Amino acid sequence: MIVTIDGVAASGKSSVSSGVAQALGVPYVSSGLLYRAATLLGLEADLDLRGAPGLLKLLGTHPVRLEPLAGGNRVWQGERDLTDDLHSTRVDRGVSVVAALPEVREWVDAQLRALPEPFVAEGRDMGTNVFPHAPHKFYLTASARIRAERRARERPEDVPAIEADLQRRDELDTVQSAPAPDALVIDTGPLDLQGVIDTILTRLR
Ligand SMILES: Nc1ncnc2c1ncn2[C@@H]1O[C@H](COP(=O)(O)OP(=O)(O)O)[C@@H](O)[C@H]1O
Ligand SMILES: Nc1ccn([C@H]2C[C@H](O)[C@@H](COP(=O)(O)OP(=O)(O)O)O2)c(=O)n1
Repeated sequence: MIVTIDGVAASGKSSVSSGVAQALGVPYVSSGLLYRAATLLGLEADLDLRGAPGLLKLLGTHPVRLEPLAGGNRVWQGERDLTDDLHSTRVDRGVSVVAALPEVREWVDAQLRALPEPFVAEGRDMGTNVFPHAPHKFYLTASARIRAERRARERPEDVPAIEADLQRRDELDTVQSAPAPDALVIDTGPLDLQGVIDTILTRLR
């Protein structure tokens, strides 16, 4: 069984997915981390992030592996744990360009489709493109200001700067971010984290 939780940047996808997955006793899968890993490695190698061939060559010679756990996902490149370097402002700013490359999307999708069920998958296109046959689909939204206020607790920048970056990324990510027609759309603005998790668990039960 696969549950998909998609949504816009900083809408609560990974926190909510982790809570839902723990309640169900299954792992969750954070697809965005693979796009972030491709971006980090491209930046470290000083590659042009718009160039798929260079990035794919790098990912082919230094394979990246997603480790889905209920409490939090980790991303490995060989023995190196990349996870703690994936949420910098530098990666935030580059990742939409990398996620727009069809070749990189294929690289991510192949890894996700190879994972053993059951799991909760979160990202942008889990319910539309990667797992269209999933029986339970959710889509999280909230205003850019609310999302920026939440994220300001985890980033050095102030709320207006984060809000501007989120709006820019919303625009760049629009193509792959449409909700699945059969997804339940949840406005997380008026809800706390547990409220969102409970809404989903109630639907699942
Ligand atoms: N409904 C909510 N109410 C309050 N804070 C939330 C809510 N959902 C998420 N958060 C907080 O917002 C931040 C971004 O959430 P996160 O799960 O990282 O989002 P995403 O995976 O969509 O980027 C985190 O600090 C998280 O704890
Ligand atoms: N399934 C996915 C997941 C993420 N992406 C892209 C879009 C986002 O800008 C980046 C990072 O996504 P991630 O979910 O890790 O982070 P945010 O919630 O957007 O802050 O990757 C995507 O295109 N498709």
